[in-house]
Amino acid sequence: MDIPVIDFSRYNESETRLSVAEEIVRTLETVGFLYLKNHGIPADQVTKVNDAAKVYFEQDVSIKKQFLRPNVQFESPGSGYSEIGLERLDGLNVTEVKESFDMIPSHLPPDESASASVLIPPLVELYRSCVNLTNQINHCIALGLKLEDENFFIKNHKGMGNRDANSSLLRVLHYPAFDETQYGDAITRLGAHTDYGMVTILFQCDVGGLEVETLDNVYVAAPVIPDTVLINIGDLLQDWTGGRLKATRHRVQLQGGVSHTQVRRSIAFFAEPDYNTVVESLDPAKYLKPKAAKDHIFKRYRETHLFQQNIQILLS
Ligand SMILES: O=C(O)CCC(=O)C(=O)O
Ligand SMILES: [Fe+2]
Repeated sequence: MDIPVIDFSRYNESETRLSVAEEIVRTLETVGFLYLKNHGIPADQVTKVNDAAKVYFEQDVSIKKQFLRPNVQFESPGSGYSEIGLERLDGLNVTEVKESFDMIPSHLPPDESASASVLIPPLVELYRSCVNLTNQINHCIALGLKLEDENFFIKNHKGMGNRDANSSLLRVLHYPAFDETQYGDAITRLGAHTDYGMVTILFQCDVGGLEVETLDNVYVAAPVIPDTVLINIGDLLQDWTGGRLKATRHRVQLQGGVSHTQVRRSIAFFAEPDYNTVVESLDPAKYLKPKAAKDHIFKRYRETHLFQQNIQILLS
């Protein structure tokens, strides 16, 4: 199974827009992952985030911890740093050797928290471009699904950028090089998981390693392809389409060609519906219990951060 590369310049022409929308939907029904080329996000915006990330993550952990992401057991997701081992996507016992910085534009660090200042301007700029591309992809998905209202999904994502209304965030992930013995035996880079929400836009910087599960449960590599972005969908869009579109599992392992002596960085934009959205199957033949987008997203965050809860319990 190959992950197709789709030329998104066809979205800009009215004669070819529907055909690219249909191709995207067909791919999301089967593979669930696709590469977009000519996606409209300026390459220098991605380079600037990657360059700033190099500087940011080199800082001492104690400095990075000056602006921590809110504890998702008690608060809504927001901007800030997450240290190694906090997020565990595939069970509590496996340490994922990665750290990250999340950003929602309405929730920025206070001026005195200088540790993240290098990252914020390029992240804010790239966030804006990711919102534009998300709206275009959301348009394509509605067109390709032949929904009565081609703006259906766009209307459910109006709050992107505002933490009070929507949890869509831009995340920089940093997978450090490390000593074999440092974190014990039960380690990986990123545990197998599906994303939580609607659409994910992923930039793999220089070093690959992402693997995507096929319909027959075999993982295939999703290599770095220059000048493309990877698109996949999350649980909520799968539910919204009554299971027609696939929230495909993916992971980054240590073995398989990429060793832990190589630093890896990626940038992910997780587009999620507005908090007041109720997700109900759009397919009358596939009933699913309606769920509030906010409840689902918060539940997934709580489940993948149980380790954080345990730390809290031990400390209290
Ligand atoms: O680092 C990557 O390439 C993938 C990141 C990812 O899938 C996630 O954070 O949900
Ligand atoms: Fe993911």
